Amino acid sequence: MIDKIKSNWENIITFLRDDCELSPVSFNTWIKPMIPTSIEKDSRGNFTLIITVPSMPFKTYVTKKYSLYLAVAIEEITFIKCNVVFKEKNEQESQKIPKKLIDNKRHPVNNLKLLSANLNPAYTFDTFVVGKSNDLAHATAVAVAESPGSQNPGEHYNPFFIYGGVGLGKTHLMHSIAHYILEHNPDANILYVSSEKFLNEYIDALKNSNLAEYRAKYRNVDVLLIDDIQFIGGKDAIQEELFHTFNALYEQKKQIILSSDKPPMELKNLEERLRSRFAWGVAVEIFSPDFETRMAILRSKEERDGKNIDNEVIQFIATNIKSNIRMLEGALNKLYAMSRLNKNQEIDIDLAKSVLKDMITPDAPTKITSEYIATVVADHFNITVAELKAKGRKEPVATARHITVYLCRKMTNDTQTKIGQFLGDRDHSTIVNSEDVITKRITSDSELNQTIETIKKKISPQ
Ligand SMILES: Nc1ncnc2c1ncn2[C@@H]1O[C@H](COP(=O)(O)OP(=O)(O)OP(=O)(O)O)[C@@H](O)[C@H]1O
Repeated sequence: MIDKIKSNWENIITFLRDDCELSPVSFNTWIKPMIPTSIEKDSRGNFTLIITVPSMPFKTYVTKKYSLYLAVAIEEITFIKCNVVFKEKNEQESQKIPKKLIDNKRHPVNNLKLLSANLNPAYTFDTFVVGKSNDLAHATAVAVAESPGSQNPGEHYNPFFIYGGVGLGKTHLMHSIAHYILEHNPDANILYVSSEKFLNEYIDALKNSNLAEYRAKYRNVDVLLIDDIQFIGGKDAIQEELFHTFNALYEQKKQIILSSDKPPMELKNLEERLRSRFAWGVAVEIFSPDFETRMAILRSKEERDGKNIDNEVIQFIATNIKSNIRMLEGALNKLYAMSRLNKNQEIDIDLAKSVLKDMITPDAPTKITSEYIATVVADHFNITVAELKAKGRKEPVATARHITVYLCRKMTNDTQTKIGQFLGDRDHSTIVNSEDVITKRITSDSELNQTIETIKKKISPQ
């Protein structure tokens, strides 16, 4: 029976992919790594298929998300009716390892090592709060940390690409991976840099004729982490340098971890050969945190800071600061500072309201309007709403305009005439055409599909 499932596995997962309309990224990240392993029969004659997956967080995620669909796909393709249970690879391996050894696997990392790798000691998995907005990114980060550089089928996380808005935890997650690797392999040679530093050191190296030293530094590491990679967009020489650095590391099976505000294929200022390489591994997005995650982050920070803040105050902050975790933390720090200044004044709701009033942004509109959609699309493409409304068909404005029309039609009740008036007095047929262009392309162009999904989530995060 297991042989039948194994021999039909490609067909099963293809069925699942189509049935669940999975994006290539989700398919490669979550489905490809699954290995059908064995089948068990219980006393009532029911069958359970055991599927091996790379890690514990992975198991938690796929159990919730795919076990039922997978059972359906197996029955459709093989006519075998079974439950699906996932087992992490390490669970099986760890059963063979004496407990003492497991406990000893984590080594404290010495501060010099942290300093030379440019790591923030506070940014670890232990301090990273996991919620709906970041569980995928977190689970993948753990999988990368457990098998850095692996290019085995099913564990292909190289490069690992994290993207999302400002202050949502990309840097924290990158550092967490690096900490984890060092804790399990203290000799690993790890280097974290901002893309700005990577660029500035390159310019210095050029000026001082020591490119060889620069290259030796970046090409002889086990793990290279470059933050905010979007900033090298439009800068040709450093892109060329990064291309060769990437190839050198990739060929040696060294792990590359990158972050950016957009997914690889949307980094339009980047050379195509870099963009496509960035998409070779896994790309995951971090979203704005939902209310529960915001509360948990504030509680976790408060605890680490040794404070005990009133629940009403924590709720007030979590309700009013929504889109940026750095700002959430900033709000608490501002309250601490104000309390200290006023002779340790109690932090209550009145103090919170008066101190934080400048940080509180007006709510995103509860009703989604065409104006709001245009603002989000323009922001996503780094253009202005005025450009969307203006004449002219230059890219990326033309695509952004088509997407705006498409989303206005999908997410509001506005008529084509009304959308046309709003978008620079365009006539009805132009708007119909824009909507058609996207409707046709979206089924065959997965990159466009992903862009639209990302923008939709920005418009309506929860
Ligand atoms: N899930 C989380 N749990 C706990 N703290 C978090 C979490 N996400 C972010 N933070 C904290 O929020 C702050 C901002 O996070 P970070 O610098 O990692 O964001 P970023 O996405 O890299 O931002 P930028 O785009 O500006 O580089 C940090 O202090 C980080 O520790």
